[in-house]
Amino acid sequence: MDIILPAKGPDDGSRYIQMFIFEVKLVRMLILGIAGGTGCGKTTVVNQIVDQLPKNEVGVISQDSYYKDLSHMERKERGKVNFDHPNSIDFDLLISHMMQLREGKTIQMPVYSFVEETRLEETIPTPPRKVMIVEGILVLSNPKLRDLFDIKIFVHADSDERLIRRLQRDIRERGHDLDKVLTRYQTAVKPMHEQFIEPSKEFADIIIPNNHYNTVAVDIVRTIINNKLA
Ligand SMILES: Nc1ncnc2c1ncn2[C@@H]1O[C@H](COP(=O)(O)OP(=O)(O)O)[C@@H](O)[C@H]1O
Ligand SMILES: O=c1ccn([C@@H]2O[C@H](COP(=O)(O)O)[C@@H](O)[C@H]2O)c(=O)[nH]1
Repeated sequence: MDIILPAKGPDDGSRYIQMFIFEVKLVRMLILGIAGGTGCGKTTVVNQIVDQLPKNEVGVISQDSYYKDLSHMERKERGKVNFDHPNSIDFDLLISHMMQLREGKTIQMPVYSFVEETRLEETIPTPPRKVMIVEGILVLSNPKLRDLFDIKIFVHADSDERLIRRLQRDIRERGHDLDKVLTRYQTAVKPMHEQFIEPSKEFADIIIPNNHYNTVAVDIVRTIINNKLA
């Protein structure tokens, strides 16, 4: 259908703008957003949920994959970036990818290296699934992204517990040393958590306490997903 609207231009009152409205078919999809501070256990919870579900029915998108490409910066400069501020994330790309998945399209998910602290050249072809899980520290803080979620979950663990887990993980898996983790925690992780992540908890439908492994909560979320898949 064409809609013709009269345009109010300074030079020509008789101009017309033509707008074409296309129908976009969305696939039926359940989208879960899972947020929570660093080290609260988001990745672990997602893995536990997905582990016992059919592989080709559930897809996972990590906000970490959408850190902005910093390959134009020197290695030393990249280390100074505040990776806990929303501006460090390419939310436009993440939102556009979620829309494409809802339209039934396969996306090219970026790959981020924590060791190199930048995006890599390769991408991962990621097809739409009946259930898509989007996890990351800031996924409930962005209103446009949040609006795409059918179920919003916040994983909670106390800050001392999260810091201990982060220390162990970053030294073991992300190539950081003790000093780097602690400095970053004080200068960026903690202040950004207080400014952006903790306040996003109010948007959650479900809060999972995760100071200890919470198998009951994981079972509940899996049941919700299984109902959708049935
Ligand atoms: N409930 C828990 N109890 C103890 N350790 C946990 C728990 N959940 C996760 N961990 C560990 O804490 C570290 C961070 O967990 P991870 O799932 O990567 O957190 P996030 O994705 O929220 O940053 C990992 O080494 C993981 O094995
Ligand atoms: O190059 C980077 C990019 C990010 N980080 C830190 O990662 C966490 C978010 O990941 P979680 O898996 O949720 O912990 C964030 O706090 C950043 O500070 C990094 O260390 N290096």
